[in-house]
Amino acid sequence: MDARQLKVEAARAALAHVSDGMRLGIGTGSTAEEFVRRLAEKVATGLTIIGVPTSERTATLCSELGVPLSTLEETPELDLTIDGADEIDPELTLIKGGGGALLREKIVAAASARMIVIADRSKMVETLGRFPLPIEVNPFGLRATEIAVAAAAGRLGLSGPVTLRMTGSQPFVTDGGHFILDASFGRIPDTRALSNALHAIPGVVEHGLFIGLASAAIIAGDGVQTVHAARKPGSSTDHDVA
Ligand SMILES: O=C[C@H](O)[C@H](O)[C@H](O)COP(=O)(O)O
Repeated sequence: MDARQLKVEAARAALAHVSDGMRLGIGTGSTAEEFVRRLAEKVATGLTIIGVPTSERTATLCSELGVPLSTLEETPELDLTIDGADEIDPELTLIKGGGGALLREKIVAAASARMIVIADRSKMVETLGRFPLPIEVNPFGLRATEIAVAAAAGRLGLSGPVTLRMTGSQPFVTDGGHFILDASFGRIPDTRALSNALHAIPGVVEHGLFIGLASAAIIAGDGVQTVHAARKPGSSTDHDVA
């Protein structure tokens, strides 16, 4: 089975968790798009849900396919979010933001009672960090923020290139009007410490570490497997104050 077929398998399995009347957060990326396509088929045959998209790209696809949409202003509490990820560790801590949608994705996931991640098995890792960590930053003071990010990482023993994401010759701009720094720190043994350190930098709007947000992951490989978070008792999310 090729990578796209695995994404389709995971997306299809996620549909089993969607029921009539649900308020649904809808993720961004190639795997989430496969979910939107399957969801649209169900909606066409009578499933009633209301979706809150995590990006303009997802909103456009939902509109094209007839998936009814709302906003977090109208529907601030959601039952379930289905989204992809760039990396997933055994505690279901994630790296997200490869498509630049991490800020809205995190806001939507945090407004949801549950988040289910859908992915092919290539996304599962023992320790996060092979995929560069996307960090969404305010364009104001970009160079100062880059230096602060590198310094904060250095205090945690992390180092590596921090590069501004580009689209052609221009910086990539997120739906929120921000830039993305991609931080190639390698293995991140303490995601909580890095999360706190990045949140303490004023120019950092949000980062792509999702800690304590995903309750399950549907992983397609040799068959489809549902992985539940192996969370330590009393552990917190990246929205808790350190
Ligand atoms: O910003 C994008 C999102 O976090 C995506 O969910 C993530 O990059 C995974 O995308 P894909 O399913 O295309 O690998």
